[in-house]
Parts: sequence; C-alpha cells; structure tokens
Amino acid sequence: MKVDNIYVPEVFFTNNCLTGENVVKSTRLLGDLDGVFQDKDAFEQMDRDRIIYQVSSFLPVVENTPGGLFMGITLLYPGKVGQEFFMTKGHFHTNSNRAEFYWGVEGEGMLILMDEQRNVWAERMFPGSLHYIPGKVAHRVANIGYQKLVFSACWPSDAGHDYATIAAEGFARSLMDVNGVPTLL
Ligand SMILES: O=P(O)(O)OC[C@H]1O[C@](O)(CO)[C@@H](O)[C@@H]1O
Ligand SMILES: [Fe+2]
Repeated sequence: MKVDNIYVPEVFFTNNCLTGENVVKSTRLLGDLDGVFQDKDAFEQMDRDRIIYQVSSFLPVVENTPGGLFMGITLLYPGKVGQEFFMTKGHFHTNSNRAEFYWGVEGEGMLILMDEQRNVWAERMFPGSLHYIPGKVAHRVANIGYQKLVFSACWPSDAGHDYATIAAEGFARSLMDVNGVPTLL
C-alpha cells in the first residue's frame, strides 16, 4: 500500500504467523506423515487427523523464479510416536545446491541434517538460534519439548522441495527420547 510515497508492507507477523498478500497456509496431519516414524504399531494407534504442524509461507514471487526468496514460519506441536519426537517431513531441495536459513523463535527443537552420503547430525534449536543449511543437505525439525516449537525459514524461490528421496530412503538416523534425553539412533 502506498500513501504519499510512503509504503506500508503487505505482509505482517501476527502470533507467530504470517498474514497478508501472497501468504499460503498449510497443515500437515499425522496421516500425511505415514512411513516417517519408526514405530509403525504406535503410529497405527494414533489419530491420523491430529495436527502435527502448520506452515505459513510468504511467496512474493512465482515458484522457481531465479534470485527470489521465500520465507515461512512453522508451528510444530509437541508429542511423540512411540519414543520418536514429532517432526517435519523433511526434504532435500530439488535444485540440490540451494541453501537455506532456519532460525528458532519459540520452544525447544532439534534440526536434523543429512548429507548425500547419509551422514546425519543435529543442531539444537531455541529462541534466537540460527542455522545455515548448506545445499545438498536434507533437513527436518523435531520438537523435543513440551511446548509448541516455532521456527522460521528463508530459502531461494528456485530451491524446490524433493520429498521423494526422503520418502523412499528416510533419514539414516532417528531422534528418539532415551530416558528423557533426545538421542540420534
Ligand atoms: O517442508 P517440510 O519438510 O514439511 O518442513 C516444513 C518447513 O520447511 C520448509 O519447507 C522450508 O524448508 C517450510 O515450508 C517449512 O518451514
Ligand atoms: Fe528446505
């Protein structure tokens, strides 16, 4: 919006969510994460309609535009499937060398990373933590706390999401609650 040559932004943060022009909201239910968690029996006993995470994304340019940026905020609820913490689906980028920033806003989490050689490592997420995810590194986030986890992301508009590789091969390690300690197994 423009008033006498002074512009007002078209997108706002409200309650850790984005609102305004070019904002797309999506919800992932437990049923959308079929095959992601290790404990299949525990998964089958849970409500597939339970909301696991919600994302609002600001897409100011058309997907695949070279040189543009996207930005998103994700709210990941606390919980576990068996001993495994609720987490995002996780992905490589289709344009595999594209990097991304994640940063912690609220709650306690773990950013789980895996390179193309299937080496897995993790970084702790907390309010103010900043994470650089290099290209060719798959990324997913687990909520390791009892409160909601909110984190934000900024990625190139020509990165794309390759979910298929993770759906087919998974991550080489899982983040489990071992006697109260988040542990990569
Ligand atoms: O895309 P996933 O693996 O479901 O994870 C959700 C988060 O990752 C992003 O895809 C960005 O990498 C955002 O939409 C959101 O922050
Ligand atoms: Fe990404």
